[in-house]
Amino acid sequence: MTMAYETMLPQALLFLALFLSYIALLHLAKRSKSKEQEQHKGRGCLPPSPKGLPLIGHLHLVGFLPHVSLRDLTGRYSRDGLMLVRLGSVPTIIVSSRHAAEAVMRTHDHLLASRPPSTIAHTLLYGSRDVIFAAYGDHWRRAKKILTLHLLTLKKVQSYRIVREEETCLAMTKVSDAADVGQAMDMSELLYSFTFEVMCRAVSGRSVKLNGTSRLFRELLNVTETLIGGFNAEDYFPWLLRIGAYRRSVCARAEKVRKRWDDLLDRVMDDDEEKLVQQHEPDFIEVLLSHRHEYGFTRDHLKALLVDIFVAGTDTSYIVLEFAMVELMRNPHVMARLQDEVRHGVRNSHDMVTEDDVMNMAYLKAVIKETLRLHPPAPLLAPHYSVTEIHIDGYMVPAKTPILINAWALGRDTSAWEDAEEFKPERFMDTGSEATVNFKGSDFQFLPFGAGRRMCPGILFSVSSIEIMLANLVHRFNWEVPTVMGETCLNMTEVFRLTLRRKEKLFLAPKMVTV
Ligand code: HEM
Repeated sequence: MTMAYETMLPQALLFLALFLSYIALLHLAKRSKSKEQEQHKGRGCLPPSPKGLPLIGHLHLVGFLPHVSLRDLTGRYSRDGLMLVRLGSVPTIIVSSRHAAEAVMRTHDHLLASRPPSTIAHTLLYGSRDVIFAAYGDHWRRAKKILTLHLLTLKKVQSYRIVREEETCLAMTKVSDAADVGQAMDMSELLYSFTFEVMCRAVSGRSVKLNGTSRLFRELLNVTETLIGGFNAEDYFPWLLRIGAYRRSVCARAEKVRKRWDDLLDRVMDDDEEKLVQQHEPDFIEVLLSHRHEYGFTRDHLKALLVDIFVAGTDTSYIVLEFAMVELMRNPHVMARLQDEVRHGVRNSHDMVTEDDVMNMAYLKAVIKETLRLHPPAPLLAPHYSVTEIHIDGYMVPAKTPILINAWALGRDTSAWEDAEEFKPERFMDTGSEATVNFKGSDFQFLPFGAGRRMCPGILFSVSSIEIMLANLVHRFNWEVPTVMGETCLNMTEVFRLTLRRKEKLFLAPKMVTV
């Protein structure tokens, strides 16, 4: 008995302390809310908001899959898809309806097209001298122009056709080898290597497989994603940066990674500078070097652009390819229809599918669209930021407020899509319910690449790689999910960092078929 009291007493004290803290927090929350309302009196009301806690605001409601929790919260607290949450001490607008997305990315785009400041990105990207994290303004305009006018044009993307076809062919050799020995293969590795190699060859004109930099590039991409996409307390509590020691430690972490990028990109750029005099189709680095003075860019600016291209362009395309294969395995009737289209659409059936063949494959394109609808690699896009106060449907969005557009929620909105949770590529076919809907930024229920000024410039580049690879994967192979203890299982658990991906690697077993 005595023992029981002895162990219960500290617990009771702890409970009392927690209870008292809770009462104090509620009181503080009430005060901070009325203070916020007071500040905005006469300027229109803020969008609706769930009950938050002092200090952390709504952080505790967000969790590890923010696109899911924010969709659910918006459904509960807002009627028009606009909600305000406080992430730590930072008020943030959440957009989850087609109408609100259009207001943000079309009607008020010019005032909401900036990015929230980030100390990590600022240090890592040479003072945010890239495109993705650059504030809306002159530098961003010039940097985006160089990408859209010189690097990612239709002509330039077409010039990399040979790279895509060669890399697809190499990947198919690996698949054939696995089929020959009847082994399941690590599809995540196969698909990541493919998108990464295509990117490396487009950027530097050569494969990095052989010269040993491949591992370093991949490691740096991983470290960069963890650094930018991880939990950085100063993004939610910016006042922490006023503490000198804290600020220094944040900058030191980012500087360490930047120095590693610096060494690597210097080496790659030096090699490329020597090539400038030779006659051949110039790679990204050569194009950037040759236009550098016209755009007023330093060598550091070019390095920031290159980091962007690797970070934005590699993972995203790989994620789409992996989810496309997963959905095809989960929906055998879709796989069968796709295989039928591809196998009948190839001019020389014994060879690889070429980019000419792919052009006429409507169902393949529909499968890719459907994958992007259900699994946008950047479910919250990249955060937008208001440069001035604006009003949407009577709600005020104060100046300097981050805005998250929930593209994942838009793609699954039951008021915009029939059977929203189902994988049905048919919806995008000529006779389908969404035949005219596209991801080019004018259909605000479908925004995997964003819309407006900040829209992704890499659509053509990524889609052409995804199409050729996916078509070849289903052309001469049937696929099976390996069994674990007699059961087939495709784990759909996801992890959110900078992008949203499957937690577990995808293993599939190929079987060669004669077509
Ligand atoms: C399936 C592949 C891809 C997806 C789903 C994707 C998605 C996105 C998204 C959602 C944004 C942010 C849009 C916004 O803020 O509203 C973005 C921005 C960007 N993407 Fe992509 N992307 C892909 C491939 C690529 C590729 C291949 C490249 C380059 C080669 C690229 C370069 C960029 C750049 C530079 C930006 C920043 C644009 C700006 O801030 O103005 N992306 N992308």
